Amino acid sequence: MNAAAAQIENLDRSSEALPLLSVRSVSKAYGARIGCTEVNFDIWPGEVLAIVGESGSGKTTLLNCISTRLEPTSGTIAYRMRDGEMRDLYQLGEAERRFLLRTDWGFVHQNPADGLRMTVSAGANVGERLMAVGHRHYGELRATATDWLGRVEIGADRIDDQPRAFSGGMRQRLQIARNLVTAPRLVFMDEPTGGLDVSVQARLLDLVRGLVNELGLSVIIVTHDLAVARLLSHRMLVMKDGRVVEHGLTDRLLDDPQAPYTQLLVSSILQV
Ligand SMILES: Nc1ncnc2c1ncn2[C@@H]1O[C@H](COP(=O)(O)OP(=O)(O)OP(=O)(O)O)[C@@H](O)[C@H]1O
Repeated sequence: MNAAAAQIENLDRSSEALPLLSVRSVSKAYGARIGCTEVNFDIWPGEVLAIVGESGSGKTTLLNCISTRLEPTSGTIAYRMRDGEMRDLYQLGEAERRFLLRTDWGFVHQNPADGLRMTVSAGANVGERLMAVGHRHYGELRATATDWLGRVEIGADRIDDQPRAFSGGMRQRLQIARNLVTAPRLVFMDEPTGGLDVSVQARLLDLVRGLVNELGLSVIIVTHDLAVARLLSHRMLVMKDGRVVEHGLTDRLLDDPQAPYTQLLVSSILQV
């Protein structure tokens, strides 16, 4: 092998040449019903992927399979661990999986109550995640929590309030702070602006976009809202009846949809 070929081979084997997550032929059946079928995609560091489709198209099923909440019926999902090794997520031991959930991943739920502890203070909701990754110093925990509350536009005077005293938009911003404070490498978001007023949604989307860019996060976001996908994502997967009907760069896909179903989706929002 000549030097150039050796160099290319080394490059290919380096962790930079590997995706962060690799999904191959993933299917999930609920008895005779299809949840999702034969899904394939990779996600790269710093990339935002939107999974879009109408209700019942399989978005949540796919997100749950990828985030190890729901074991697929078939297929593999490999994740690049911090040491660079690609590992099959469903072959990890329970301790390794919990470590990922605690340190490497974030999960922003549609309903903030599912991702927050509603009866402890806002500061503790953020500080708790830091403690889970080994931070112990009270003053530092409080300072970092205050800083993060500020980043999601929650005043320092609300640090000791419980999230149940917050509005829906504030709760969602707190959930985002709780998830991002540990600098995860991959964040899953399930309809993060669903259930919020349109004006609150717009502000939240702006905030999420800013943080995602600043932190260089990889994000997989499920949404039925093409406007959310357009604003946040680099690439889109369009699902229908459990299948991916189109997959491509967001701008290209929205400007020039190829699949009849995507054309229908795009034309329906343009008419609004
Ligand atoms: N626990 C379950 N048992 C049986 N069928 C299920 C279950 N969860 C989902 N399904 C079915 O799998 C298919 C995909 O559902 P899924 O919830 O993944 O869709 P979705 O695109 O996330 O919908 P929505 O936007 O309404 O949340 C649907 O036909 C649904 O009825």
